Parts: sequence; structure tokens; C-alpha cells
Amino acid sequence: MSDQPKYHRILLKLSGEALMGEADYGIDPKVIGRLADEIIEVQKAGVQIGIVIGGGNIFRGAGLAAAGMDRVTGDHMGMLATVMNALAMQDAIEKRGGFARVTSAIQIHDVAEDYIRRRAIRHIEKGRIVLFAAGTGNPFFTTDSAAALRAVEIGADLLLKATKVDGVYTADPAKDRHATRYDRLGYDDVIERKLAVMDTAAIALCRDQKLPLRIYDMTVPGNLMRIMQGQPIGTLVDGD
Ligand SMILES: Nc1ncnc2c1ncn2[C@@H]1O[C@H](COP(=O)(O)OP(=O)(O)OP(=O)(O)O)[C@@H](O)[C@H]1O
Ligand SMILES: O=c1ccn([C@@H]2O[C@H](COP(=O)(O)O)[C@@H](O)[C@H]2O)c(=O)[nH]1
Repeated sequence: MSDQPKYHRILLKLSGEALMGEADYGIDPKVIGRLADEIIEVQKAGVQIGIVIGGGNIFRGAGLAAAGMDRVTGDHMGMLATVMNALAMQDAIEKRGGFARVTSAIQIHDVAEDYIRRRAIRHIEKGRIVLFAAGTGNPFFTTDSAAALRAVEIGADLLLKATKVDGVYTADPAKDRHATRYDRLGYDDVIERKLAVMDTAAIALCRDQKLPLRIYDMTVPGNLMRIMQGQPIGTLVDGD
């Protein structure tokens, strides 16, 4: 990268659902491999990176509860799904010569270390890409909230929500073809207009901690680096 990156430390939230690629379930190795390449490139350019991956490609607690399962059990399964995604990303990063560590909010010592904030920050400072798995460790939350929480805890200067849509729209673009995209919005605009691209708890935490948030399309190769270079890709949420 010719220019110095605009950001020192980021928290990247990757949609689990987008990892499926064209499939209906699971992980497309091509998608996760391409993302790992982009993440390593950005890390080599000097950006410190923490990652939270969703679990929507495997299980979501609310969906399991709707099918009759106990909600808390469903949420535990959803959190374990995020551990699987994090392990897959750790593997993809390491296969490409990067360094990664999965830390888990649920104790699961044979596969990942516990999340300990100071330890995670130390890994990041040493150039390791830290994957924060198992969400917040609590049911009734989502990985969006986990991403906002970890971003604040590690002192990230930007939270990036990487998803299948190219920003925040006036309505869900998957349901309303007349919806139009915002370039920039305040935190309270997202909450008050009920723009359901990210859960309210996550937006409120970003607002209270004045953490800028950018929502962008992760299916377009190169977008992560473009954002690190300061290009206005997607929608920026900050300010009143
Ligand atoms: N106003 C809006 N602007 C943009 N997207 C919106 C809006 N309202 C709802 N959405 C929807 O928000 C979703 C965000 O996708 P994403 O897959 O990242 O959700 P997630 O639940 O955070 O991730 P995961 O797949 O990991 O569970 C998109 O499917 C999009 O259609
Ligand atoms: O803190 C958390 C984070 C997640 N969960 C459960 O995991 C799934 C998958 O996460 P997504 O954010 O939907 O991708 C989620 O639906 C919850 O069931 C959780 O309980 N607590």
C-alpha cells in the first residue's frame, strides 16, 4: 500500500452468512480464503486487527427457538457456531503465512484460549490477528453486540461491519427495492429510523463510546484495503 493506513487498530465484524458464498449452509473455502488474503494484506500494511465472525451460516438461536428449541440452548449453539467459523478463519490465515489466535468467551480450552482482554491486546500488538469467538458469552445477544463490545475493550479506532449489503439503506434493501443508501448517518438516526442493519444494543454502545462504525460490502474484493486507505466505501455511522 502506497499511503499510510488511516487506521491504527480495527475491529472487523464478518457476517457468518456471507461466508456461505453461493451455498445454503457452512463455509465456502474460496470466500474465507479470499477474506484471509485481504486481512493479511491489511495487517502487513500496519493495521492491528481484531475479528468477530457471526454464526448465521450455521445456527442462530432465534431461528432454533422458532423451531421449538429452548432459546438459551439455541443461543449456546449459535455461539459455538461462531467458534467453528473463527477456527476456520484462523486456519485460513495461518495457511497463508499470517499469525492468528482464537480467543473464546465460552471456556473451550482444547480448541481456543479464554478471552482475557489484556492478553488479547498483547497478541494484537505483536501482529497477531485475534479472533474473538463465542460472541459475548451470554445468550440473548448477537455478534454485532460482541463486535461493538470487543472494539471498545481493545481501543479500536473503527468498527467495520462487513456484510452482504453495501451500506445502510432507508429500508431493508432485501425487501424494498426502492430503498436508497446513506453515505453517512448519526447513531441515533439508525436507532430512531429502525434501520435494522445492526442491532440496537451494538449501535447504542458505539454511540455512547463515540466509536465510528462503517458498514460495507465484503463480497467486493479489495474493499477492506480501500477503507483502510480512507476511501468512503459503504456507510459511515458516527456523530449525532
Ligand atoms: N436499513 C437497512 N440497511 C441495510 N441492510 C439492512 C437494513 N435493514 C435490514 N438489513 C439487512 O441487514 C442484514 C445484515 O446482514 P448480516 O448477514 O451481516 O447480518 P448479521 O445477522 O449481522 O450477520 P450473520 O450472518 O453473521 O448472522 C442484511 O441481510 C440486510 O438485508
Ligand atoms: O453474544 C452472543 C453472540 C451470539 N449469540 C448466538 O449466536 C448466534 C450467531 O450470532 P449472529 O450474531 O446471529 O451471527 C446468535 O443468533 C445467537 O443465537 C449469543 O447468544 N450471544
